[in-house]
Amino acid sequence: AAVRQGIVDTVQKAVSDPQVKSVVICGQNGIFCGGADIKEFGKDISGPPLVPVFHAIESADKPVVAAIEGSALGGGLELALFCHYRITHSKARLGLPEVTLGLLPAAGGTQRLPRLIGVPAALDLITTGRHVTAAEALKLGFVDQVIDQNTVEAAVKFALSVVGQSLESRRISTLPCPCPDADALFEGVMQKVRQRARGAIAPVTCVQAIQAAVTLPYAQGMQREQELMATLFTSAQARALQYCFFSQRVVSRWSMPSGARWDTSKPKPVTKVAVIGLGTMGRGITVALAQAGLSVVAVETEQQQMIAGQRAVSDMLERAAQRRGVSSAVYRVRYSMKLEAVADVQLVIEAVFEDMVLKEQLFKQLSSICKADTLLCSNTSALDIDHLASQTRSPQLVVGMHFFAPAHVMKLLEVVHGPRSAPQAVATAMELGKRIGKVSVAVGNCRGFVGNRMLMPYSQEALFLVEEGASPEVVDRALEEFGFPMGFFRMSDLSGLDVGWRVRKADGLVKPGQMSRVRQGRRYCPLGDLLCEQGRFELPRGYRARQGLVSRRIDSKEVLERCLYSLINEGFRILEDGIAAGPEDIDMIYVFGYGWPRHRGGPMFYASQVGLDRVLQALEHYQQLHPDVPHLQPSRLLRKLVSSGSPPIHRWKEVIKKPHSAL
Ligand SMILES: CC(C)(COP(=O)(O)OP(=O)(O)OC[C@H]1O[C@@H](n2cnc3c(N)ncnc32)[C@H](O)[C@@H]1OP(=O)(O)O)[C@@H](O)C(=O)NCCC(=O)NCCSC(=O)C[C@@H](O)CCCCCCCCCCCCC(=O)O
Repeated sequence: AAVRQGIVDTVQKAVSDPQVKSVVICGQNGIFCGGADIKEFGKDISGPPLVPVFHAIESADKPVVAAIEGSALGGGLELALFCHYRITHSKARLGLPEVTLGLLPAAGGTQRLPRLIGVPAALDLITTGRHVTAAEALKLGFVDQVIDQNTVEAAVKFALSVVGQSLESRRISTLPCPCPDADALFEGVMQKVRQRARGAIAPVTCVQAIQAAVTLPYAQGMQREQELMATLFTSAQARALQYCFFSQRVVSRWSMPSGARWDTSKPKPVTKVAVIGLGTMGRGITVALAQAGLSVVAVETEQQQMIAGQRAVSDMLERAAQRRGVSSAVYRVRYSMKLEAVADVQLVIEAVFEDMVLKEQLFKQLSSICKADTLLCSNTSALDIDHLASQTRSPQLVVGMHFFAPAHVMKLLEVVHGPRSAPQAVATAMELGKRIGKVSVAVGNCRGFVGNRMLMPYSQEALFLVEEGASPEVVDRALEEFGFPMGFFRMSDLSGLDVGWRVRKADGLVKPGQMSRVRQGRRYCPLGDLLCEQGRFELPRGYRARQGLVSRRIDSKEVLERCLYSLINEGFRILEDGIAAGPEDIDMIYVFGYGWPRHRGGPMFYASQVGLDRVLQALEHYQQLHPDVPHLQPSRLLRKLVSSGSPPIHRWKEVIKKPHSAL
């Protein structure tokens, strides 16, 4: 509000003062403007509206120049689009990211950008919200000059040089918005956007707003933009997406149950990293590290795997370099078939097969080969980090770095600390994650950590639903309509049914050829095992007949409630156990690692929106129907939150208060 008031007052003064011949608008401390303060959006917005004063800028009879350094995003770029000229530093980033916050650019962005750069380019920028470099902005035509020198000085010089020149062609509101074949263009774009949006409403609304720029005169288009913004502004999706924006920043401020924190733990500098194992995960991790400028020693002891791995890594690095127009990072990777090659690195990431005996042995070897202060990290997806640490001479230097496939693409990294992990080890792994572009979340050590632990009840419910009569397609469709890119069964097919099978075997749950539906004292569905044993796909019908199970019709409401609420229930247990520091950590893990639709804010945020009492009631209902399924038993924390009046998510920590941490 204060900034808006400042802009209004200063612009009015500058425009009306006859001594002022031209005007430059700049930001402070090298940053033009990041747009609206979205913290204001949840409250009553005070202060003056901007659009009228923006129009006063455009209609001024003296040149107004935007000097863009750092960022011009959202309302910041919209302000610049009302200026007559835009002078931009080469390092600046520009964009209209409102769509990522569940909104649309409502200070004229949807009406002005298409007039300036054409409808197709504006559709791309506004519906994706992507940031562009100054060079791309120049190419697209929405900045006038890109410079490397002092931007404000250059803008002042320029503003003085154009005093007295006609400004008619510089007023974007007066430009036409031509769009040949508009119907076909918008139909095609709408289809594409709907597909990509997976139920998100903002991208579709952005398209409608841009369509108004083509079909309506400017003033009416601006009116339509406001109306469409009003439909988004208070939507649940906007709240969810803005929660995600802040949560992404909250998780970087990690803490451990011991009290160690991000701001008191200094990471160790890391320049040289070893990756052990060149399977799918090891290859992706190697690529991610090399692309971030680190030297990598990639070790693979099996010759065929080494040849295939080396080729795959080089191909990925070459392709990425071509795509980005930079030189390839292939030279940063050195390959070896000997473990001794890791002797001089500062950090090792083990990415061998998910087998505890193999990993134990490897950690023992690494502990004797590496320098005394080398950090040893395991890319395990579920195994006990503390047990691995106990194989080494410095257990405090062992942490988990759980990557998600494909590791060079997926944004999530779970950094797993055991009870003995040193704060510096966690800080170093978190910092490395940040450096390679990951959203890193620090979590405690337990079976499956946060993400996979919550996935267990979810996947069991999906199978139980098939036992009871749902087809895999019905389950997947409900989950995909909710917004997951893939339902449980499609995801299992893609990641390989044998992955979970191997884990269940190691847990002693698999009994080849046996059909018993109770294992280790609880309900169990052996369908997945049978599929793997027989290599068959049309299994459920025959299986139900043999088990004497009577099919019933299952609707998508039940699919969602059973799969999602059991996953959420496990999330509450994780919070209770102190394995995750807060609901934001769980939510970011699900959004960035498991395809949870961002516009639903993550599972814990979703629970808060559905209503904790409703989630509790549903769990109680299903638990009564399925008393042999322990994960449907509502967690203590969920009950406690409901009996505390279901506080908003940012106040859950007050109810959790003393996490009785297992760590
Ligand atoms: C700006 C960045 C690029 C900076 O990145 P950097 O890495 O340097 O720093 P951080 O990301 O760590 O951020 C530092 C710090 O700042 C906080 N922060 C950043 N951006 C914002 C923001 N926009 N609002 C609030 N706070 C912000 C961040 O959280 C960090 O603090 P923390 O304590 O968490 O560490 C980068 O931050 C970035 O990309 N930011 C987001 C930029 C963005 O998305 N901008 C768009 C904002 S939305 C907008 O601009 C809307 C406009 O179109 C204006 C529309 C006009 C509104 C009119 C309202 C009409 C209402 C009609 C409805 C009527 C309803 C009815 O009828 O009822």
